[in-house]
Amino acid sequence: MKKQFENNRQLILYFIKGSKTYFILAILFAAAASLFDLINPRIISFTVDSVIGSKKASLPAFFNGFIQGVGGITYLKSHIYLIGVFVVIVAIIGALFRYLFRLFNSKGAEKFVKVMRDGLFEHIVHLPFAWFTHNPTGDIIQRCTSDVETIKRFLSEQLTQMLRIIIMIVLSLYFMSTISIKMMLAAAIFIPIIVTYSLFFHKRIGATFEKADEEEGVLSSIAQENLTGVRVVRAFGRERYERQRFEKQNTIYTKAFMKLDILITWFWSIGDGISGLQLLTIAALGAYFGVKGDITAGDYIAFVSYNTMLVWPIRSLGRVISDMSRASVSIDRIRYIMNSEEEEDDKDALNVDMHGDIVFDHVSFRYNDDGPLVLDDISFAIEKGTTLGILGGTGSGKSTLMYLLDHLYEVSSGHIYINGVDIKHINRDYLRKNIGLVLQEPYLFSKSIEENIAIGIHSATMDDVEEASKIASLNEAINHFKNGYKTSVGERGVTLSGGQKQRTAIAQMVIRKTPIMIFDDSLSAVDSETDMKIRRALEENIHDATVILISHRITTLMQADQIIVLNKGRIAEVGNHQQLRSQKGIYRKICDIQNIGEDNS
Ligand SMILES: Nc1ncnc2c1ncn2[C@@H]1O[C@H](COP(=O)(O)OP(=O)(O)OP(=O)(O)O)[C@@H](O)[C@H]1O
Repeated sequence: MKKQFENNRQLILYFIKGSKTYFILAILFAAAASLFDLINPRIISFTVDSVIGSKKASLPAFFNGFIQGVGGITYLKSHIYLIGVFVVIVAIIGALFRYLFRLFNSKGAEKFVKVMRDGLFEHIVHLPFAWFTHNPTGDIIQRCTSDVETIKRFLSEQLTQMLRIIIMIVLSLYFMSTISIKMMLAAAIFIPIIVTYSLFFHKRIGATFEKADEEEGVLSSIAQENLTGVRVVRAFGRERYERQRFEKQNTIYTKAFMKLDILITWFWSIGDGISGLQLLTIAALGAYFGVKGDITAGDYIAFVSYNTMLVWPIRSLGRVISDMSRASVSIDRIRYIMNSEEEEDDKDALNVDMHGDIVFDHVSFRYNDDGPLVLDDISFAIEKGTTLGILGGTGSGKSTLMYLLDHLYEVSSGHIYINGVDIKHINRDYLRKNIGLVLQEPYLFSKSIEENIAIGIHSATMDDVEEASKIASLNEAINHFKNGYKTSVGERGVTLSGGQKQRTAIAQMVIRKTPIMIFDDSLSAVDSETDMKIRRALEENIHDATVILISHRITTLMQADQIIVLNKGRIAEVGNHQQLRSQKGIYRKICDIQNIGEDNS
């Protein structure tokens, strides 16, 4: 089993591997920038008190050494512009460090989300088929885009900022304490107040954001369904209904975000109030101590500057805490995907010869543990190289049977064997590569017809593509297209007719020459004549493959070596066409409906 992330910290540490150095550099430059930001108020207080005024300077040793180096205070009094130059130099160095901090911070965040996106995609493609039926596509996309973006914003704007803020608070308080301990304590008292009220909002913002994020997922799903199902929407004139559905969800989503905005507005307004109060308290206290003679005018200016500098990090600390709630919700949502278990093969999974008999041995299956039995005690065998036909009403479990053979789901009970080996012990990738499955509604990529037919087979030549499309009776249609095989298939193949799409999918399978071929109602969109032509071409060209034909059309199935009739998940009849035609059962009834008389056989 792959790594499980018990908490958000583990997930962050997992994805931060490639970007750690960037973040460390960002933090170092943030610390350096903060230090340089805090030097200027000290220079100004020194200038006011000791250069313009006559107070004896009490400066740190390196500062004193520097002043002596440029000619001492007396020299500075007559060359006061030097202090201006020094202030500018300090500001430039501070700005340079800030630039480097932002640069490494952004690089780190971009790298982090790239690794996260890659990791997510890699994980998602290995998730079991069943996972996708439980998780709407729109919601998955929203988690991989919007939630990843929230995390990126948090990392690039907040996480390193938080460390910068802490550094700034510690340094500001230290510089303040060198001026007046009492005033420093008065300024510091506001820090726990702001942190406490931020934590108070943290939970509420988190819960509201989670709700808003979920609503966004539902909205994305509706949009995604409508875009991919645009034909159905138009065909059934469902535009109005779908628009209303979208508008309703959009209203819910907007309300959820408005609630969040109101909460954030309250959070900021209260924060602004507390910060204003702090500034006022320090300005008043400073004036009081100044009048009393406890601090000088220079100290007062410096202190007020430090306090202004302190207000920003304290306010940001509040913001980081509130944003942390949003980010942790997003991380949680991504953790859900990363903790979903991938399909995993046995360590000693086999690559058996797939040119062998297929046996279903008392197979039963239900999609959900508490759901109904979709397949009930199915047993049959297909001899290698023969053709099996499957007939059955809608919902009788025909497709499910094939999904089980392709190991897309685990059987609930029983076994499926290929060449004597339970498919549980066959390497999934290998198994699926060797089973060609053409679905009734094939999926084509928005590439050219040629690329779609040869998809995944790098060695395929144009001759191979043409040969496959001939067998699939597709070549004539393609030759009528202006760009031939280079014709681009629109997204999901909407520029092709249903029959052309099905035949493209058949060509896709034929070119692979898989030992097992399944046609799941995949000739339904072609006329009976083309259906026959394709089957004949397949018979002539694919000699040793085991073929499974699922169809509602007796003419498609009647040549099969063996036919099973499925009814409500159970095998109702087995035999060849003649045998089944002569029994008074479902098969015969369908033959009669489709006007298949004895002489057709
Ligand atoms: N992902 C799923 N979750 C739960 N039930 C499902 C799922 N997919 C199919 N079913 C149910 O399983 C039963 C068999 O479905 P299946 O698609 O295998 O039938 P089918 O014989 O291929 O039908 P059709 O001829 O209409 O394609 C149906 O009752 C269907 O509702």
